[in-house]
Amino acid sequence: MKLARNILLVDDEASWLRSLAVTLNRLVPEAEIDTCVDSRQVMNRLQVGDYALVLLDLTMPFHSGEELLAMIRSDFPNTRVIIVTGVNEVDTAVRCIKNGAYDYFIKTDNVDDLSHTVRRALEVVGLERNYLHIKERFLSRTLDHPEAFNNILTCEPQLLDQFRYLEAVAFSPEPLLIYGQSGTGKSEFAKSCHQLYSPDAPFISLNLAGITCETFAIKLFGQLHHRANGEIDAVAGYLHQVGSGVLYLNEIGSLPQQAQIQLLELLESKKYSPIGSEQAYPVKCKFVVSTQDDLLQLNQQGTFRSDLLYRLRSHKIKLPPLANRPLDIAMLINHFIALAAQEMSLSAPQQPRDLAPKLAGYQFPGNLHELKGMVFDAVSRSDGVALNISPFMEAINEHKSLCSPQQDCMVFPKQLPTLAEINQALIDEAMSRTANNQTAAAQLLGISQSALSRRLKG
Ligand SMILES: Nc1ncnc2c1ncn2[C@@H]1O[C@H](COP(=O)(O)OP(=O)(O)OP(=O)(O)O)[C@@H](O)[C@H]1O
Repeated sequence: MKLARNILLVDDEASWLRSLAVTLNRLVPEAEIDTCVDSRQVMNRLQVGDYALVLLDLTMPFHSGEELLAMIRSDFPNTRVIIVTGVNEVDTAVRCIKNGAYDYFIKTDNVDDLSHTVRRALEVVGLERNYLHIKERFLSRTLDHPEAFNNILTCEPQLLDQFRYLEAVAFSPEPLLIYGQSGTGKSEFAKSCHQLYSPDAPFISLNLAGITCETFAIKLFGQLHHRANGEIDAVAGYLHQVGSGVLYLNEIGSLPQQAQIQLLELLESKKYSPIGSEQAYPVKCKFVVSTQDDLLQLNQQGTFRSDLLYRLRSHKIKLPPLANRPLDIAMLINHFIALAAQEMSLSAPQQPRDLAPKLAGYQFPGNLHELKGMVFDAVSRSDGVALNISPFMEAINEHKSLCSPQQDCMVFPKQLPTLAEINQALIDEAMSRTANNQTAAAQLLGISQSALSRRLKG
């Protein structure tokens, strides 16, 4: 179930039907419009096509509009009906609304008003359908499409919950917002959303870090160049290329303010025009956006618009840092070993049993990017039997050595000192910190003053 956009126009006057279809195609380009001149066929058509909305005439041979309204409301409660008729009678209008019509229009009414109502009704049906779908999916403990998550290895319950959530909201026409530090798997989740939403349509990704407003507009909308000889060069934008697929906008927090307005307008109107053109095209894709930043904080600092923030965060997923996924480390190391061995055409070395526990306290500031890099390095240095763990230890020590002294981390040089050397270094440090006061230095070292004195003499 995706964006609700299918409309059935019902009227026994074929010429009116044609002109209404043309008008609505122009004013509500995102809608997909079918027509039906025979009132006897309406219920069959609804049975086979998933219509969000029916625009219904009242006076027709065989079944009147009022009869059909009652049947549609009873058999297809998720389909809305708008009456569009020549009958200008208040009583009839009131009766139709009471019997469940979404709205009532006279054929001579302004078509702009009708098109606004049609768009609003489509939104209402879309929201209702989404809500039902999300509720159903989220209450289920199993996944309908586990294959969509094949590239995301995890046994962490918090991430498995996110799978179920993504499956529930992937079909919603609202955007999906993914929060997470760099390397926590945001783009993998965006690809899973694509697998669920429209695996046969394109997946296009755009990184917004450092993008200008002009580049954003050209990339998304495309551009028409009018040449001096009158010819036109058209450059298709991502919205055209992606069609009904998924457009993944990474680093949304970096989007310049003016471009934020353009994106908001796009999400609201679901229409766009290429630069240099007046022609409006419907937006059919699903937007997935991601960020490492706290958008609420950016909003409080005045760099991210509230209206866009609220529009973007109707469905959101927060991915935990790798350091908070201890159950996954060993499995991910094995996965990356296999990948690295395949890429380098080497035989896959064995992961030492004590490697994952050794990494347990490590913070992985680069998350999976970092773990993957370490494993690739380790595989390239291995003999094909046991994994060489020195890249892990080096990375851990390197990171520790970057810690500032006030973070109180103990840093060992690459070549470990002997115990005697460490003893001497500790005594020297304690004496220096206490200005050679042996009693205070002994206290720092946790030994008696006489013991310290003996060591100093020895
Ligand atoms: N659960 C996972 N299982 C296996 N591989 C994963 C998993 N999560 C991420 N990866 C891999 O780790 C790397 C980093 O993941 P990804 O690019 O999705 O992170 P990201 O959060 O989008 O990063 P960035 O913010 O830098 O764009 C990729 O090579 C990805 O394929």
